[in-house]
Amino acid sequence: MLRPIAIAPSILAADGGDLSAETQAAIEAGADRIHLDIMDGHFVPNLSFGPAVVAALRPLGDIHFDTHLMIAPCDPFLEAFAEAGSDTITVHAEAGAHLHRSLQAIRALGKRAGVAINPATPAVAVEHVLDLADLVLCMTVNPGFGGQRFIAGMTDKIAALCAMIGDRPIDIEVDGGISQETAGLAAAAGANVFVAGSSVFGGARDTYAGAIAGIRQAAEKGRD
Ligand SMILES: O=C(CO)[C@@H](O)[C@H](O)COP(=O)(O)O
Ligand SMILES: [Fe+2]
Repeated sequence: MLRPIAIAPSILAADGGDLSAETQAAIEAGADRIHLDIMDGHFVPNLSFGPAVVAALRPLGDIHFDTHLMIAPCDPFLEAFAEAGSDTITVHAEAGAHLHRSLQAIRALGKRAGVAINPATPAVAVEHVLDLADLVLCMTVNPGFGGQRFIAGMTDKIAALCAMIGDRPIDIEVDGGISQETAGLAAAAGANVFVAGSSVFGGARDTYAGAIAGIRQAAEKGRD
């Protein structure tokens, strides 16, 4: 099954003092989705921002907001991120004992439900929740920080997820160290949504369009 390619710049790597302009610039540069990394200093050893920031960015356009929750517990905050304007809400399989219930809750809020797995978590961890998932996120770095190196061994897991998901209409997203150099490897293994933080926002604003186009091109080429 050939899923549509989407590039999702992560604003974690953007200028935090100017997030509206940065998000606007990414939209104008051809982003398909905006990736919003939510960190709690507990599930991951870093802090980022909360639903108020997501809500503040929402009026910028109707672009898909892809919210990646790196928080535990996650259930008490699902409604706030839904109300803030997330389109997809992704929770980690490792973040709590009741992943099935969390995905049900996201769907009940009328949002697309995503499930993420850390590098050490096997693909089989999501097997019994696929009927409740619209997106599976395979972390290609350990979550918590931008600017890390893509873990090459994750391509086997992406391929395993792809085989497990089969023809279901579920996005296969990769997140961490995605660039023009690595997007092709992930695409060849079956990924179709590419989160990119530092490889988009690491340069000046007038380079964002070229960076997004380059990642898209690398992903398309990786599928050949
Ligand atoms: O979820 C995370 C990190 O935990 C990511 O979304 C990063 O923000 C991606 O940044 P780069 O690796 O692309 O710089
Ligand atoms: Fe992320």
